[in-house]
Amino acid sequence: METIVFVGAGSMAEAIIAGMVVRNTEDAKRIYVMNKSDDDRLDYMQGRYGISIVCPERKALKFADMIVLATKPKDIRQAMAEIAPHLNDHTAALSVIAGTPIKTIEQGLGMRPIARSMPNTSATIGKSASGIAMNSKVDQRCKDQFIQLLSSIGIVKEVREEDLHAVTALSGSGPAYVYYLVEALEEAAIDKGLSKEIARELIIQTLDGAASMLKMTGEDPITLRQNVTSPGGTTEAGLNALETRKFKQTIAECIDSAEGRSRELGALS
Ligand SMILES: NC(=O)C1=CN([C@@H]2O[C@H](COP(=O)(O)OP(=O)(O)OC[C@H]3O[C@@H](n4cnc5c(N)ncnc54)[C@H](OP(=O)(O)O)[C@@H]3O)[C@@H](O)[C@H]2O)C=CC1
Ligand SMILES: O=C(O)[C@@H]1CCC=N1
Repeated sequence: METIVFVGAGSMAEAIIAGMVVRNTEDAKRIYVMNKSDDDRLDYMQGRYGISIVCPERKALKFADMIVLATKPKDIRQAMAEIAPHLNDHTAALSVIAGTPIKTIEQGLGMRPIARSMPNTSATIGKSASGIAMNSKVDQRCKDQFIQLLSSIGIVKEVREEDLHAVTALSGSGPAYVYYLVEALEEAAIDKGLSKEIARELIIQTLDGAASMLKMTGEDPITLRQNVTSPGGTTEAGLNALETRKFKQTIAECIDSAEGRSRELGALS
C-alpha cells in the first residue's frame, strides 16, 4: 500500500478521494490531506472517508510515495514552497491543476517523477475521463502507479503535455456543460407544462441512454442522430432551430474559451 498526500482538500481532491475510497483501491488511513487553513474541511474529509490529516509538522510528506497537487493554480507556488523542504527525493507528484506546466512543478519541487493530469468531478462515482502527461523522470513503475490511481476513478488517456489544455476544456470542464444543458432542457420542459421532477427523470434517462448507445453500439454520433431524425419530423424541426442559432459554432467557442483560459491559468501559476 502506498502513502498518498493530497495538497489541497477542495472539491477535486474530494472527488478523487471518494472514488478511491469507495473502490477500496487504497487503505484509506494511508491517504492524507492538508490544505491552507480550513480545519473544519479536513475534519469533514476525515469523518466522511476515514482518511488521515497531515499534522502541523508535515510528517506524512516525508513518507509519501506520491503527493497529489490539488490547489488552485494561483496557490500552487506558495504550496510548493511550503511542502518542498519536507519531501523525500523519491516522492512522485501528480498534479490535477488546470494549466500549470510540468516545468513549474519541477521548479517548485525539484527534478522528480511528475505527472500533470486533468480528471473531472465524475471521479466521485468512478467515471472520470482523465488525461495525463509525464516528465522524463517517470519510469515504467511510476507510470503504472499514476495510471493506476487515475484508473481507479475512471478512464485515463496519455496525451502530449501541450494537449492537456484541450483536455481541460473538453473533459475537465465538460461535466459543467452537460449540467448546463440539463438546466436548459429542464427550464424549456417546465415552460411547456411538465413538472420539474418528471422533466428531470426524462432528461437524465435520455442522456444516460444516448451515452450508452454511443458506448455500446460503437456507432458514429452522426448515424445515431440520423436514426432519430425522421424527414419532416419533430427532431428535424428541433435541430434546425439549433443550426439557425449556430449551435456547433457556439460549442467551438466554448471549447476555445476554456482552452485559452487554461493557457492563461498556466501562465499565472
Ligand atoms: N473542480 C473541478 O471540476 C476540477 C478541478 N481541477 C483542478 O483542481 C484544482 C482544485 O480545484 P478545486 O478542488 O475545485 O478547488 P478548491 O478551491 O475547492 O480547493 C483548493 C484547495 O487548495 C487548498 N490550498 C490553497 N493554498 C494551499 C496551500 N498553500 N497549501 C495547501 N493547500 C492549499 C485550499 O485550502 P483552504 O480551503 O484551506 O484555503 C483548498 O483546500 C484546481 O487547480 C483545478 O484547476 C481539475 C479538474 C476538475
Ligand atoms: O474550472 C476550472 O478551472 C477547473 C478545471 C477543469 C474544471 N474545473
